[in-house]
Amino acid sequence: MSERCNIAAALPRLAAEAPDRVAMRCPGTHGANGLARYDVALTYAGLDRRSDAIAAGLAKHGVARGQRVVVMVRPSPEFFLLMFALFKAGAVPVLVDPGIDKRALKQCLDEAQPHAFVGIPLAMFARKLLGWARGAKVAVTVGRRWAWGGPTLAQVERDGTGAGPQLADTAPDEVAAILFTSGSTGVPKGVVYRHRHFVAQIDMLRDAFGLQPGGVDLPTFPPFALFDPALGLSSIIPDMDPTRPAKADPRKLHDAIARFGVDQLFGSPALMRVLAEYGQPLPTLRRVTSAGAPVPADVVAKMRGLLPPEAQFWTPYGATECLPVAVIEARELQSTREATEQGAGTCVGRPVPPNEVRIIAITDAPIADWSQAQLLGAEAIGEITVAGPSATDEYFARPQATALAKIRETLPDGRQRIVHRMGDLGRFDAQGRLWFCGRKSHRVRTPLGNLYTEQVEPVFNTHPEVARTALVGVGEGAAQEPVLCVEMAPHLPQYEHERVLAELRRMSEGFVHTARIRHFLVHDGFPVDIRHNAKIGREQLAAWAAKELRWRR
Ligand SMILES: Nc1ncnc2c1ncn2[C@@H]1O[C@H](COP(=O)(O)OP(=O)(O)OP(=O)(O)O)[C@@H](O)[C@H]1O
Repeated sequence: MSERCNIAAALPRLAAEAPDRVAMRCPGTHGANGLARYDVALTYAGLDRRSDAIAAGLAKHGVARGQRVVVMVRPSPEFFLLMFALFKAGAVPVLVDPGIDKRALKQCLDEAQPHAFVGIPLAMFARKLLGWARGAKVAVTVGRRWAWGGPTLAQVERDGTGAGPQLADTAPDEVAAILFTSGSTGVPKGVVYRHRHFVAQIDMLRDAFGLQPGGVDLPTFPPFALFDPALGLSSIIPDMDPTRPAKADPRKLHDAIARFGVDQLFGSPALMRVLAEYGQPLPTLRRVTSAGAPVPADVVAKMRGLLPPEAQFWTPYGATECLPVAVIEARELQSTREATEQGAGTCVGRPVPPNEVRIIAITDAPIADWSQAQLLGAEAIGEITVAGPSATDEYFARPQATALAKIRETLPDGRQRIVHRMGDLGRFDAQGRLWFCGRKSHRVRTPLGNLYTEQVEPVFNTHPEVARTALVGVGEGAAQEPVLCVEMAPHLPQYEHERVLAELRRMSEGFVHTARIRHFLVHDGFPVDIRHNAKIGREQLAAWAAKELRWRR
């Protein structure tokens, strides 16, 4: 019998094949040397059996198929158990990044209109205090319950024990989860994942990266850990705050990698920088994947030097709405560095099969039907669109955002599909590789044409005394003035700033597009997103730059 369209369907099979294989290992208690003992583990047999019990227990406590359940639980056995129990039950987990702005968080939680709320005591307490998701009828505490009602997850599990295997007969189109974006360009949006999206994503990741059951993964970015059980991998949950990757202790990461023979690592560019700067070899790793934002070229070069020669370092391109879109391996990425530093954009590689990636003319308006989109050829910069099995088709309760990001397309055989607009700009080169040029909302519209952040900033970022730069537009409509905000290297004395700015001005003369920048402003420290510490808050910077320019005039 073919497996159901549900990523939890792999669990009973894997539990039968390799019952004692570790599905997840967590830091647990700490030894005198400050290192985690990793004494908390969950096997595949345990994950399958206990998630069955929790699924059955949740049904007894009034959580049914199709109902939304907010999950605010840290990476732990409970998180895996709960998520797979919800998938088995056909209930719909809602995940919001706990690191986001508190007001945005409340808005997301209210907007999701959940039927149930499952959280660690801190989340339950915050819910009471801040009135999150007031309408939720069921509240389950993961850990010790205090003054709020409802059962604990342990009670739910006990109440469902003995009920036998659980697996809802979910249809491919049924909603599987709602995952909120990190909101770097506004309030986060809830992306509706259907079961077929997850199933396709697993297949695409397995094929793109050659993942084999039995591998040992160190997923430093929590939602991605969830793919591991569906792929038959063992997850080692690192001893770090997943919302602060730049603050991770490299000694602890190395300890976990060496102890468990980790062969695969997943992390944000901020975490890669931590390992790259620590500079110790990583001999067991065979595959490193870094996603979410561009990985700086110096980090790629340093990481490659620390990995065994046969290891691969992948940087996938994608978004919460559609992942993976394209991938590139570090060797090829390094060969494109020069072009990037001359203003070509960042190469993000070739589309992952079976994605169909097409570039369309830039517009901020909705496009209802593909026949209204203007398809562009190689080398032309436009908005990146994706049609494929992991491209999601709507945002939860946000018809306007959905209209701006989705296009209906009728294929020659009469079938219809939804094309996702990435909100990113890019182009294809003659070899069929995709180049990322920046976000659509961050383009600077000048009377002489557009300027694109990823074609401008890498040119100036090569200056050794510059930490990073951000291009923003000041002014309205198509009459914006481009301004380059500059964050100087941390220890550069202030009296050197004018000299560096003069050098940047001279550098700008080197290329036609950068020569159009007249304003260069020093900024103390850019606002960045909390998840990756990498995405620059250009909206905020633009407002700051406008004020600075007014003041100077
Ligand atoms: N390899 C990559 N290189 C460059 N940029 C990338 C890469 N991978 C992802 N990105 C950027 O990250 C974006 C996706 O991020 P994510 O889905 O976390 O939401 P967000 O964009 O931060 O939030 P929101 O959509 O709410 O503003 C992509 O659209 C792209 O701009």
